[in-house]
Amino acid sequence: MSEALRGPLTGVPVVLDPVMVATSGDSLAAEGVREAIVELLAHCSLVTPNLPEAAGLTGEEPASDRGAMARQAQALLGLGAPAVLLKGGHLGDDGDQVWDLVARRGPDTSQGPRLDWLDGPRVRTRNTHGTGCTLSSAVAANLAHGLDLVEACRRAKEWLARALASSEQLSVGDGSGHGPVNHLEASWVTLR
Ligand SMILES: Nc1ncnc2c1ncn2[C@@H]1O[C@H](COP(=O)(O)OP(=O)(O)O)[C@@H](O)[C@H]1O
Ligand SMILES: Cc1ncc(COP(=O)(O)OP(=O)(O)O)c(N)n1
Repeated sequence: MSEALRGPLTGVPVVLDPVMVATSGDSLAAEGVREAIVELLAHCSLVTPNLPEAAGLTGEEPASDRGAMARQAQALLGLGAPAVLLKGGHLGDDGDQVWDLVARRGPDTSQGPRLDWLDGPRVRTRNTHGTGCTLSSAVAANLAHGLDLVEACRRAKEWLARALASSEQLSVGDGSGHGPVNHLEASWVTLR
C-alpha cells in the first residue's frame, strides 16, 4: 500500500480511516496493524481516527477532553500525518454538542499546527453504526470535488448529522442493536 501511495497514487488525495476500534468499543484490528497504519500516515492526505484509535496510535489513554484531543491530534502530526481529523463522537456522550478537530501542519513550521474545531448538535439516536466510515468517505468525495480540507470535513460532518437524524426512518432488523445511518437521507421517501 505505501508503495502505491508513493508511486501511482502520488498527488491523489488519500483519506486513511484507521479502523481499529468500533463505536461499541470492539477491537477490529489484529496484531501489527498499528505499525502498518503508522507507516502509512506520511503517505496519506488525512487520517481520521476516533478517540480510541488515536489513543492506540499515540500510545496514550483515550482523550477525555478537548485539550487532550488537541494534544493527541498534534502527536499524530508528529508521527508523520500531514493532517488529522480527530473524531470526538466518544467524548462526553451526554453533551449536546459533538466536537471534531482538524489539525494540519502550518506552512511555517515555527508557527505550529493549525487547529480548526468543527462542532455540531449531538443527534439523539442509537443508529450510529457506520458513522466513522460514512464521514471519511464523504470527506474523500468532497476532496475529489476540489474542496479545501477543512470545508470538506465541515460539509461531511453536516451531512452525517442529517444522515444520523434520518436514521430513525430506516427499519433494520428487530431494532434491538445499533442501526445504520441513512445515507439516502436527501432523497428518502417513505412509501406506505
Ligand atoms: N450522536 C451523534 N450526533 C452527531 N454526530 C455524531 C454523533 N455520534 C458521532 N457523531 C459524529 O460522527 C463522526 C464519527 O464519530 P465517532 O463516533 O467519534 O467515530 P467512529 O464512528 O469511527 O467511532 C464524527 O464526525 C462525530 O462527530
Ligand atoms: C466490520 C466492521 N468494519 C468497520 C467498522 C467500523 O465502522 P465505523 O464507521 O468506523 O464505526 P462504527 O460502525 O463502529 O460506528 C465496524 N464497526 N465493523
